[in-house]
Amino acid sequence: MPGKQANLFPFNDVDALAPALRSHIIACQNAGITRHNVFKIGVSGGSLPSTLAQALLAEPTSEEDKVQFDKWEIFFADERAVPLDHEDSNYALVKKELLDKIPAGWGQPIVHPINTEFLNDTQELADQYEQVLVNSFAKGDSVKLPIFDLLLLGSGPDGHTCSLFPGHPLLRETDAWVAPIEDSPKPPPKRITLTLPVITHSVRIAFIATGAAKKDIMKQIFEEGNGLPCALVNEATGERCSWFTDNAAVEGVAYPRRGFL
Ligand SMILES: O=C1O[C@H](COP(=O)(O)O)[C@@H](O)[C@H](O)[C@H]1O
Repeated sequence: MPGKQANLFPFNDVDALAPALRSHIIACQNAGITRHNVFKIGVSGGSLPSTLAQALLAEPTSEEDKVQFDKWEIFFADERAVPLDHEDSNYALVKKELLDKIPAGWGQPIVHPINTEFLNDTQELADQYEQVLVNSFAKGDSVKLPIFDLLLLGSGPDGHTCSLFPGHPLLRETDAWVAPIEDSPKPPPKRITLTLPVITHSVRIAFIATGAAKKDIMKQIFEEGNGLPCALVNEATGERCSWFTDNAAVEGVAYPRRGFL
């Protein structure tokens, strides 16, 4: 069983949250580089990329505060089965909000978008993306699960994360690293997603959830759990999991707050 509980770090607003998120990401980056000379990170779409960009594109305040993008290998925690320039594409969103804005001289990350040759077969799309992970994390060895240095996850208003939705059979997937979904309750219906064992195997997990619209679901996640995907991640990862929120998203949520040092 994991130690303690997930860390909940609420901030007054996103402007106050962003520097703390940057600091946490850089700590995970440095640990990953120390471990294997690369920082393997999974990112999400939705509201996350804009907050992530605000955190990462700020001018470094010191040498230690630098984002070493040339050591980054970026994967997608989930992706919609749409073209990479489609308005629903998580890759397109991350490219627009972050990748296209990385200043020259800051280095460029390796980025792994889905292979859009397989858009018409979500199982094939998932298998192909899983092979990308195998090629990166296994390198010819046989590993049971990939170990991300950090996964940056969102929390939908229904408690979903990645494309794992409440009550969906995919929550019980224990073998595949990447799975297809064709009945997402949130459009578009066809997607691929990391599975729970991969998510909970990550060295660190950071959720970003902001805005009063998340208040109700945050209460359910942190007070009842209810088998919600976000709560399942909390329960399986304990203190390896941190939530970066604003006060609006956790107003009235009875859960220990932590000060971010
Ligand atoms: O559909 C998705 O939703 C989640 C949550 O999005 P948010 O806007 O509520 O933060 C997102 O993390 C995921 O990547 C996306 O495919």
